[in-house]
Amino acid sequence: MTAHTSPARVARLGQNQYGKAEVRVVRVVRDGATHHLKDLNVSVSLSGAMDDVHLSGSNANVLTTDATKNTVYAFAQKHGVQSAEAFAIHLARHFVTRQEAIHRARVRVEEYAWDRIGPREGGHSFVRDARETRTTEVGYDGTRWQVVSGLKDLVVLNSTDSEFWGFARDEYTTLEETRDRILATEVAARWRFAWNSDDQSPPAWEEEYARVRGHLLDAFAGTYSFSLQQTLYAMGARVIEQTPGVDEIRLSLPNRHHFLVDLAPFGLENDNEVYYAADRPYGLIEGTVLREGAEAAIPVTD
Ligand SMILES: O=c1[nH]c(=O)c2[nH]c(=O)[nH]c2[nH]1
Repeated sequence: MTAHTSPARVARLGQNQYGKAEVRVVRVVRDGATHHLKDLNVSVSLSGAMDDVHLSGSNANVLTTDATKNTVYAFAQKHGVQSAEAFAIHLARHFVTRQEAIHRARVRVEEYAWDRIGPREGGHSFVRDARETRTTEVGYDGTRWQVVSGLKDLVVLNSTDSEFWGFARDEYTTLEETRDRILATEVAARWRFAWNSDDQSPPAWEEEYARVRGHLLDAFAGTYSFSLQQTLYAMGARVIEQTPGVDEIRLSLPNRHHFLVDLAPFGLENDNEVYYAADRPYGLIEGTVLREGAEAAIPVTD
């Protein structure tokens, strides 16, 4: 190399995205004396013609993350929050169609549920329902939509109808076989809708959520289990079979082990009655169930 030759470039900009994370927005609908509440945590990621901001210092293509946050609040007022999915779709469409430099938007929403205190109708008092967190992730590139909705922290337990035996053994295997154990897990599930274009009418997001959640719980409760893997497949297959608008579901099921406590030192029997609920380590059982003919598109890791 001569002194005048510029050195070979060794670095190159790869995938990049930017936006505002965790915009907490609470929307109240005042229907006379009856108030309704939506409580969301919204994260927006934008990508597109963003080489300059990384390479040259020009911010000309940068819609500020501050404006992104403001848009979330303004849209909550202007459009309301019919569902987490509908709200995310509104936002993604806005960013991609209004800013030439933005070619793709990903909007993630977590939704926290509140129950009414007092009569089912009426009132303005709520108690946070700690059951589970609802999630959605909407992707839009100006043409195609991808909506992956889900839930996390849904804790479930079967106190019987679970066995685990006949497993492979090596020199480190000490686990005893069991014909009756507690099966407990904290369900994290993400399901991808077939809907992907404005040419089709979108699913009824709220109803679909309730339906999928119901199928997950029914399949967990109704499956006589020989492993958490088998239960996982049963839960996913139930959703795919019963929800025509869903093409793919991915489940992550930590095995919340419940170990029988040895009470023999105290002269007591323990006939599957007293358990130690361990919090770690835990088995982690994960898998995807697809509609026949559908391609996998939910990322394996998040
Ligand atoms: O349902 C289970 N699946 C496993 O793969 C496993 N491994 C283990 O130790 N316990 C269990 N339980």
